[in-house]
Amino acid sequence: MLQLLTSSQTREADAHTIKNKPISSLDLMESASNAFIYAFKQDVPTIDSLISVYCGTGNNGGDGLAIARLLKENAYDRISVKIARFSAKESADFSANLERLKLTGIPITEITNTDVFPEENAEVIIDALIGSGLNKALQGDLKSLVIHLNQLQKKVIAVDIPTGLPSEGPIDPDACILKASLCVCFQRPKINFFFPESAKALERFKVVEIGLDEQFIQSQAGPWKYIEEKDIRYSIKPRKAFSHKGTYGHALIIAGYTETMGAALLCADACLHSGAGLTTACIPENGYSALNSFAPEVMILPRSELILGKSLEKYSSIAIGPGLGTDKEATDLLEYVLNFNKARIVIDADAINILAANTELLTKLPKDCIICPHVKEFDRLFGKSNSWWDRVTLALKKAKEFNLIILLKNQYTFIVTPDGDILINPTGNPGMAVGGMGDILTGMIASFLAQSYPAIEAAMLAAYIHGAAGDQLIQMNSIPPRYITEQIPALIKRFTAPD
Ligand SMILES: NC(=O)C1=CN([C@@H]2O[C@H](COP(=O)(O)OP(=O)(O)OC[C@H]3O[C@@H](n4cnc5c(N)ncnc54)[C@H](O)[C@@H]3O)[C@@H](O)[C@H]2O)[C@@H](O)CC1
Ligand SMILES: Nc1ncnc2c1ncn2[C@@H]1O[C@H](COP(=O)(O)OP(=O)(O)O)[C@@H](O)[C@H]1O
Ligand SMILES: [K+]
Repeated sequence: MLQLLTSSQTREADAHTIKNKPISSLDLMESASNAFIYAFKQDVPTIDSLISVYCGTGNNGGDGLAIARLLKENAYDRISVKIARFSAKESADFSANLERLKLTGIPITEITNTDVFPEENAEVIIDALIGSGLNKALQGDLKSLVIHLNQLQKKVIAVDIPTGLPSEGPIDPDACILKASLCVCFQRPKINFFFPESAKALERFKVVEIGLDEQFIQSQAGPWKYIEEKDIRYSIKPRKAFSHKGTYGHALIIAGYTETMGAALLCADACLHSGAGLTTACIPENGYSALNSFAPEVMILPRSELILGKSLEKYSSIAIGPGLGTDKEATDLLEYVLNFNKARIVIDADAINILAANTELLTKLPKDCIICPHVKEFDRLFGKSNSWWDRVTLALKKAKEFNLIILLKNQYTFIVTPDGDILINPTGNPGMAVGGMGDILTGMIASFLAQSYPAIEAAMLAAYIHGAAGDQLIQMNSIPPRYITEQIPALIKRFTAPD
């Protein structure tokens, strides 16, 4: 997993690399600027594009000056530089790069006040005004400049981070930020890129290596970790010779209601496709024939038997919630399952809403129980938050308090653990914003739990593979969830095979 860094940790990583590699800070800036150029050339391959580089006077601005010079070396020769000089301060590496830039003949304009802005006819704007050194909301002249640049509606490519976006912490909905169509960021994505509020600051990002000390970065403390494909490959166990269905566990899916039987079918079918040896669905009787034709491999535990207290001993994992309803019977079922407290449990959808209405049940959740709310379910359960940063911080607190794994769903799903980690899942796409998608995920988690994966791994594998299945179908505008299920067995096999 990639350890993500706060802005102060990034500064420490810069300083550590400069001291220990050793490399001068000016050379590190050159390396960062070269890495930017590499990504930029893929995005703007036309060398006669008209490009304007807006630079502050700190190190982000220093990058901008070096980038302008390196662009020229790369045959982009329609470049101009605008320096926003609203204070007397400038960093040493900014000054050094300004001297180098002056030798290139690239036109440089200084903006010292915002009464009149220089005319701008560039097709592409490179934003090197402020980077990870942002220490307060934009105001005054800089704010006016950013408002002006936003109004031009040009293609903006940000260096390291869009000007005005904090690297971490709540994103103020009213913050003034220079909106980028692409951000090329250095070594690690910024934590704030993963929150929906960042959509006002950037459309997409690319991460480029600039040569910071990886060992140092990975040794940094902090909850934010980014899941990589190699984590999935490392975690998945191949099916063994001479194994049998008993080897891979027995999952029970307690789900479905007359009007929402489909949720149960999708969930059970996804569980089956994710490798559980046996899958049983506990559904109302009026769903039997649908289940038998949709997924004949799935067995049935009559709902009436469970209500009468059927033992759950034989199940290695239980999923409860999809399409279950929130009536008294559903509440009793959840309570029964929680009192049983032996199997490994994943709680979703209506079962989360039942928890929200009966918060005393939270104390009965078994250790390492997984709940997988979307944002509304999460807020219903734990209260409203003003920002995604606050919401994930709250999830961290609740995960510790109740010894829970909280899988908070979104474009980037956060898996928040009782040990204090926040794992960010990178897979998935907006085509997956379709009802029933979460039911598939829950079935997958139940399946991995049944197969004896540790609970955090079960959550991670399910979230990653679920999103990866969606990414395989990226050519589809919207993806019916059952199409995801079809992708699962081959994807698991692919991640099992040596890379
Ligand atoms: N050796 C290094 O430290 C490296 C730094 N790099 C670049 O350096 C950037 C960080 O540079 P700096 O730490 O110099 O900071 P920035 O260049 O991001 O910001 C410059 C200065 O702007 C001022 N400022 C902050 N918020 C402001 C606001 N709201 N209004 C007006 N002024 C404000 C601060 O005094 C800050 O020091 C990174 O984002 C990256 O682009 C890269 O060159 C890689 C190497
Ligand atoms: N824009 C998106 N990008 C990536 N994944 C998405 C996106 N929208 C939805 N998903 C995924 O689809 C699933 C939706 O779950 P949920 O909202 O619970 O659906 P439902 O309740 O209809 O089953 C989650 O796993 C979520 O991460
Ligand atoms: K920037």
